Amino acid sequence: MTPGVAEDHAMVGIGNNNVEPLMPRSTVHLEFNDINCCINTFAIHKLRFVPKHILKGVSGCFKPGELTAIMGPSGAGKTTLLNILAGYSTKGAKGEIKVNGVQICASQSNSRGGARYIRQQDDLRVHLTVYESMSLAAALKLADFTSHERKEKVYEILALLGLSGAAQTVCRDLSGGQKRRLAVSLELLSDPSLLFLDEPTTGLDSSASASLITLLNGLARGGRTLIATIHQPSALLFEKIDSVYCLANGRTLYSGPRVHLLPALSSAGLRCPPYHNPADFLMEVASGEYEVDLVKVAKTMTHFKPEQTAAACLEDVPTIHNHLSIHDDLKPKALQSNAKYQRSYCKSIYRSSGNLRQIWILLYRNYLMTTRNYSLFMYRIAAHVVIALIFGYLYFGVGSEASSVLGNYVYLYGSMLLVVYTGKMSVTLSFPLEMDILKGEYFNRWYNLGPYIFSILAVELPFQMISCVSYVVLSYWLTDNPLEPTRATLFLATIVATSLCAQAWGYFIGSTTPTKIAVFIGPVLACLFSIFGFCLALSDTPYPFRWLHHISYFRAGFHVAVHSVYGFNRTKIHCAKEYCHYLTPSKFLVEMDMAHVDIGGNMALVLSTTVLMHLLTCGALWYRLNKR
Ligand SMILES: Nc1ncnc2c1ncn2[C@@H]1O[C@H](COP(=O)(O)OP(=O)(O)OP(=O)(O)O)[C@@H](O)[C@H]1O
Repeated sequence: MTPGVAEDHAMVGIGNNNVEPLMPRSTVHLEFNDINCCINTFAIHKLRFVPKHILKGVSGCFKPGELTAIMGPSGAGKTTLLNILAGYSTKGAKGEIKVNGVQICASQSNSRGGARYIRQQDDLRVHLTVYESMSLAAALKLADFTSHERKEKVYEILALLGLSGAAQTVCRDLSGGQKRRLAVSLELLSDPSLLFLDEPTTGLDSSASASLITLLNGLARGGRTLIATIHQPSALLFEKIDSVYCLANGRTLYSGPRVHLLPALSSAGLRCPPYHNPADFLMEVASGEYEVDLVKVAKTMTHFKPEQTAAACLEDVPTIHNHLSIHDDLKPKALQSNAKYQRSYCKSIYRSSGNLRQIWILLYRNYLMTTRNYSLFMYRIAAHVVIALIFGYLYFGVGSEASSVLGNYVYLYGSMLLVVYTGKMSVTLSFPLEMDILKGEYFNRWYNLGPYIFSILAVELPFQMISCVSYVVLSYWLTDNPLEPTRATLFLATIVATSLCAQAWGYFIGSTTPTKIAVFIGPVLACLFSIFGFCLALSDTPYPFRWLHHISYFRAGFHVAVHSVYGFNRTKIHCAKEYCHYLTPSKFLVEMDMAHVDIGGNMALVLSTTVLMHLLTCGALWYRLNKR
C-alpha cells in the first residue's frame, strides 16, 4: 500500500479508532445557479417539435453534513434536477454548477466531486448474496486495500446499514428496504462525499422509509452531502431531513433548512394548519391547491432567509470543516484560490482496480451468477441436443445417399438456420436487460467498459460453441454425412463460426435498438440474409440486391458448409434407387451455383463480420453509457 493511501485510510477510519468511522475524506459543497432544462418534444397535434421547459432557472446550494430533500409535486422536475446535478443526464441543460467553488457547466457530464448516484430502481445482481455483492464491489473499487481490509470494510458498512444479518441472503430474496440499503452500502464502499438518491423511499412502508431516512441522516452527519428526491414524507420522516429544496412547475419554491420552512411559508401568508404535516402542507402549496401566485410566494420566502442565497453557501465551510475535524490543509481559502487543488480534493482517492484485475473480478462474478442460474444454460444445450435428435431422425442417413441429396441440402440449411437463430436470439436481450444496472455501475465507476464486455463474451462465446458442437456432433453422425476429418472439421468450424457471427449481430442489435424492436429485427435480418445463397443464386438475384449476397455471413457460412460435404472432389455417392440425379456431387454443386466456393474468402467474411459487429457493439455501448 502506498504511503498516501495509508494516510487516507486513517482519515476514513480504517484501523483507526480515533476517527469517526466511514467519514468521507473530503466534503463537497454543491452550488448551482440558473439551471435551465429545455427538451424538444414531438407534439403530435402540431406535427413538429416543441420546446418543453422542465427547469426554469433554479438555483441553490447543498452543504456537507446535511441531508437535503428535493420535494415537489409529480412532474415538477425533481429527477431532472437530480440528474443534472449528478451529471447523470444533462440533455438540454444549461447553467452553472460549482463544486467547492470550482465551476462546471451544467451540460457537462463530468464528475461532480466524485459523486455517486443511487437511482430509483434497485440495480442489484439478484443471483449474488449480499456479502458477495459487497465483496466483489469492494474488490473492484478498493484496489489498494488488502483483502483483510476490504473484508473489514464490507462488514463495517453492512453493520452500519443493518445488513449484517442478511449477509448470506441472495439479493433476489431481500425486502424492498434491504435492497435500498444494499444499494447505498455498495456506493459507500468508496466513501463518496456526495451522494444522490432518486426517491429512495418509494415502494417502502413507513417504518422501512423511516429507518432508511434515519440512516441517510446518520451518513450525512459523517460529513457527506446527501441529496435525495422524496415524494411525500410523513411528519416523522420529515423531522429527519435537514434541508428542503422544493420545486413547483420547474421553479424553486423553497430552499433552506427544514426548521425554517413553516416560518418562511407564514411570511408569505401561508399558515400550516395545526396538526398538519408540514411536508403535506408544502406539497399542497406547491401543487397550487391554495391558489396563490407561487412565483411571489417563492420570492417572499427567499427574502425570509437571506443567508440561503448561493453567495452564503461557501461561507459556511469553516464551520462545517471544524465540526467534522477535517484536515487543516483543507481550508476554504485554499479551496477558493487553487482550482486544481480543489478538483483533486473532490475526487475519490480510492483507486479502482486495473483493467486486468477488473476482467478477473467480473469473470468471477459472471461465473457465480451463472452457477446460480445454470438452468438457462442447460436449457440451451438441451435444446440443441433435442433438435439434433429430431433432425437426425427426420433426415436419418441422407448424407450418404445420392437419392437424398436434396434432403441433406435441407438438413444443412436447417442446421445453419438453427445455429444462426440460437446464436443471435440468445444474446439479443443481454444488453437491453443489463442496461439499467450497467449504466448504474458504469456511472458510479465500478469498472471500465472493455473489461465488462470481455467478461460477458468470455462466458457467452464458449457456451455458444459448446451448444453448436453438441448439435453438430449428434446430427452430423445421425444423418451419415462424411466423417473424413477434413470435411467434418471444416463443417463444424463453419457452423460454429457462423453461429458466433450471428451472436455478434445479436449483441449489436441489442445494444442499438429498443428491446421491442430488437426481438423482431434479429429474426427478420437472419431470414433476409438466409435467402441469398440458398433460395436465390447470385445470377438470379436482381442487381440492386446483389450487395446483400456479398455481405451475407449466412450465405458465406452456408456455401462453405455445403462445400465441405459435397466439394473437394468427393467421389460418386451411393445410389439405392434406379436413377439418382445427383450421383456425382460436383453436378449438384454446379446446379446450386456453388461449384466455385472461395473457402478462405467466405470464412474471412464471417470472421471479419464477427469482429466488426463486436467493435460496433462496443462503440454503441460506449456511446449509450457516456451520452448524457
Ligand atoms: N427526456 C424527456 N423528454 C421529454 N420530457 C421529459 C423528459 N424528461 C422529463 N420530462 C418531463 O419533465 C417533467 C419533469 O420530469 P421529472 O421526472 O423530473 O419530474 P419529477 O418531479 O421527478 O416527477 P415524479 O415525482 O413523478 O418522478 C415531466 O413532465 C416529464 O414528462
